[in-house]
Amino acid sequence: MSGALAADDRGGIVVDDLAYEALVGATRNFLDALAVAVPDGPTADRLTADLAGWAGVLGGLAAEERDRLFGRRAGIASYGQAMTPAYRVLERDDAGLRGVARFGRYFHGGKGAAHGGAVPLLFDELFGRVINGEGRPPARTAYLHVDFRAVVRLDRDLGLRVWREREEGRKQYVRGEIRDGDVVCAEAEALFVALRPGQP
Ligand SMILES: CCCCCCCC/C=C\CCCCCCCC(=O)SCCNC(=O)CCNC(=O)[C@H](O)C(C)(C)COP(=O)(O)OP(=O)(O)OC[C@H]1O[C@@H](n2cnc3c(N)ncnc32)[C@H](O)[C@@H]1OP(=O)(O)O
Repeated sequence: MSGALAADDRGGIVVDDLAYEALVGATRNFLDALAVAVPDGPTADRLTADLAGWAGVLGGLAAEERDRLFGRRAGIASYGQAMTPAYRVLERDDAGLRGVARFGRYFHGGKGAAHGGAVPLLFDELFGRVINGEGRPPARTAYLHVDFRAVVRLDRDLGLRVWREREEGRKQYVRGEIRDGDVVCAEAEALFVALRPGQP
């Protein structure tokens, strides 16, 4: 197991990384299924009630931002979040990262291709991971430019590459690309600005 068990403030046991990765994976599978399903009325009612029940359970387990797991587990797929298309970091250092991504059916735009908003979402996530590296002050996206070169197909393993381009004081420029085999599907460039102390 990649994560140590730890007692939380309530005296309970915090879920380990492997179990949390499985939970987020199950959430992604659910969203993919929801996106293509045409439920009948009773099924929709049953699901709505089940989801409301789980929202209540999880609501009772809410934590402060710094203590949350969603998007904060570096060792697991997509840092343990389901908000962006799924990805996995294969190599990472201060200069950038390489990885693989998969756009599930939840991220469908039309005619089998990914939604145009999901592509910048993934870039912003990956850029944020690279820019907000260890020992660096937090930085926010000032602009994000995306060129859509070819449609991003769903349910395929895509190659990811993100790299720091240059730095000018608080300004950090970063670039990235998403490839389907040899085809560049999207290229992006962004400016991140390091926050001053006390800046929200
Ligand atoms: C996320 C931070 C926390 C990290 C926590 C770490 C743990 C988790 C780790 C990893 C998580 C990964 C999750 C993904 C996260 C991805 C990041 C986001 O999506 S952030 C949300 C979207 N972005 C905003 O909401 C920004 C809103 N805008 C602002 O807050 C300000 O405008 C800000 C900070 C960007 C700049 O404002 P100023 O007041 O600090 O600085 P000024 O003086 O305006 O600009 C500084 C320099 O930058 C240039 N600049 C600013 N904006 C520009 C622009 N749009 N285009 C060109 N230049 C720009 C200016 O011209 C200036 O340049 P000259 O120093 O004069 O050379």
